[in-house]
Amino acid sequence: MAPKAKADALQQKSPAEFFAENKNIAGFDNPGKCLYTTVRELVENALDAAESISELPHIEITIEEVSKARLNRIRGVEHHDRLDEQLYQDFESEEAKKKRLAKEAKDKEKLQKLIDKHGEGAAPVEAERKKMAAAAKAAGGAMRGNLFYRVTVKDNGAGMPHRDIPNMLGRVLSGTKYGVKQTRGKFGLGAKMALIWSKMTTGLPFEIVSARPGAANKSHYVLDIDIHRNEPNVHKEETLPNPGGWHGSELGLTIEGNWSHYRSYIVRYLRQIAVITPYAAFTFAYKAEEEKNSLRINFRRRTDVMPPPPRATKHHPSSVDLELVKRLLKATEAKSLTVFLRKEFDCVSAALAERLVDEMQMGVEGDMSPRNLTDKQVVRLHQLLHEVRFDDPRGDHLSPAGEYNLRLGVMKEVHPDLIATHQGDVKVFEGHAFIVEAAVSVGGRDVKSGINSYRFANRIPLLFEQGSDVITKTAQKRINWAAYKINQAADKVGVFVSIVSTKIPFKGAGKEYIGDDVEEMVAAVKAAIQACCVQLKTKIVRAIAAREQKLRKKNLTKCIPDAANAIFSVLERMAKREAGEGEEDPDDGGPGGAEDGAGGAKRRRLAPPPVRDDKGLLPAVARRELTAATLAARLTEYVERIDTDMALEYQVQQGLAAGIAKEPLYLMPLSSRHSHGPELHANTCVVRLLSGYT
Ligand SMILES: Nc1ncnc2c1ncn2[C@@H]1O[C@H](COP(=O)(O)OP(=O)(O)OP(=O)(O)O)[C@@H](O)[C@H]1O
Repeated sequence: MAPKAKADALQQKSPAEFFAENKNIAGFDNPGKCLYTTVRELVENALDAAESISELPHIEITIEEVSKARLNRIRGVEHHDRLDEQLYQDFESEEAKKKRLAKEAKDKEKLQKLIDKHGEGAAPVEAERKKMAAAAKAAGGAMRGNLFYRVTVKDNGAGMPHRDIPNMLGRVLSGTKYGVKQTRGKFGLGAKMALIWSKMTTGLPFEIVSARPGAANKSHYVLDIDIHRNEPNVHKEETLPNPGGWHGSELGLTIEGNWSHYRSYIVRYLRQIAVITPYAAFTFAYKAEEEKNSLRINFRRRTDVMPPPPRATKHHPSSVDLELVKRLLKATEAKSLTVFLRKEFDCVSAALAERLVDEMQMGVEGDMSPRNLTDKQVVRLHQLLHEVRFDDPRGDHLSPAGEYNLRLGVMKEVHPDLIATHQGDVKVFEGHAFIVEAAVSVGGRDVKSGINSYRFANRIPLLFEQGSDVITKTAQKRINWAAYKINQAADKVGVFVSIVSTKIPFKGAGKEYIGDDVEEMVAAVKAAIQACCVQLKTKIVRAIAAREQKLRKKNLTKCIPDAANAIFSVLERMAKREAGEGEEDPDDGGPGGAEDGAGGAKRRRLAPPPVRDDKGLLPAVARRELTAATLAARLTEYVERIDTDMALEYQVQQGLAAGIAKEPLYLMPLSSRHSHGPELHANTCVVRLLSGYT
């Protein structure tokens, strides 16, 4: 028989090898994304560590540029002058150089034409200059390629036990967060992926300093990972004195990355984590080789109110699979099956445990040892756990950010014009409790027009795969924004949704988005956003009314001079007539009446009736005590003082029925051509011109 081809030979891979070859599963796609994910994994570990001991987190993040020359010095690689330039990627051939120069000349010519047409400093000229600069930068960037960075994250958390550090940080799929508990970390993978990436690109190890609260010493490790064996490889291990009683961890790695391409993601991530964690302080420093390219951002702590830490809970019976049941049966300390059911599962009382045992039949007794169950009995138990109706998990072990924190976070980072928040009830998916919280904001800083969704899962911001996520899809497609007086296209709407659970249905180990296929989650996300929208609608309606009122006031104020003059001239003429100085109106025909055209019939015109002037206005006008200016001043005062809406409401409620709201005003027509006009409707009153004088 021919020897087996080498390609067919059976091989095994360690988990570390698998993840090294499939880095993208864990969010390590390309150098830029690797830099982002490294920061993210270390920051989330830092937050978990501080919250686990109820310490207000203080996280310091540093990314320091490391030039190739410096990296080589660190690695002890000597500098070599190039012997054969043409071998190198950045070599520019004569032909390429010619092309580049031709393009540069063409661009210059185009720019000059624009300057001639629009003048130096004009918008099109500046736009073209910007375009040219960006193209030059991109070409330079492509030439420079990726750079190297030292990433350090320091926290004030729980630290790590000295002897566990190598396994925690040097063995893939090892961690302390596998329990049924809401944590940012879950897979025991993130920090090791960063280490694998550093090993693959710079070959430099992980450096860790860590101290537990109250520890007299701190641990110092330098280690990397044996990828083939998935084992930590410790280069240095020591304990150092800890006189100041510091506790926490400082983790540092040197990796390849691309700051210029992923800078915006890193800054956005930090900004969003500051939104959802307003009780944490973050300091971020990007240290470039050239100081002018450095960046420093501080996200200050805005509250000392920290959500109560999440608690570990027991497995809910409907959430367990067959393998897990077997594992629990093997690991339990319970001596009897009824105690096992009661102790290992959530929502199982002693009485229910007995009923479950009775229901199992197949010769199962309550006092038998859980380890003695046969394979068939285990299968029966697993089936039963999925068939019986158990109470839903209560969710009191979860730790949502809380409406207060969410609102504070959004307000401090976004400064919206309007905001509403809502926390939904505990819901259940596959036996795991979850809570959805939402904030919807309108207006604010750095928010584009339209629906902007901000997603958080177990208080981690999710920045990638936006389009496929349950939150984005729900915000974009399942909410009728117009029904809440929100313009989906024009308004700057921020939709912040945070889901916390002991199991977030992430798609992939990169924890980048939550699938849109979990019905319970879709419904809960929609309900939370809608609840915010209902609150916002009230605020928006009120804001629209206030805006309209302001406009009304402005319009009324504009009319005051004309209205005052018009009223005054009428009063003035009436006063003159009262004093017997009135001019005869040629159309009036005199007091004795006049002929009425067409029919030739004589019709007496009515003499102007005596004017009722209870308030003594006309003498005041005659004495020049009441002038157009007085009227204007009074009207201005009135418009200023009266909240017109309230006044109307007041009048309607108080006066209309009693007749107080009706004020007769008598205006003398200047000629017979003045006829009775229609009703004039204003927002605060209705003016109706009536015929007949009394
Ligand atoms: N800054 C830290 N402080 C204390 N413990 C830490 C810190 N960083 C990591 N650890 C410990 O190391 C373990 C492994 O971390 P790692 O990032 O590899 O995975 P994880 O956080 O458990 O899960 P995930 O892969 O989902 O992030 C953690 O479970 C935690 O116990």
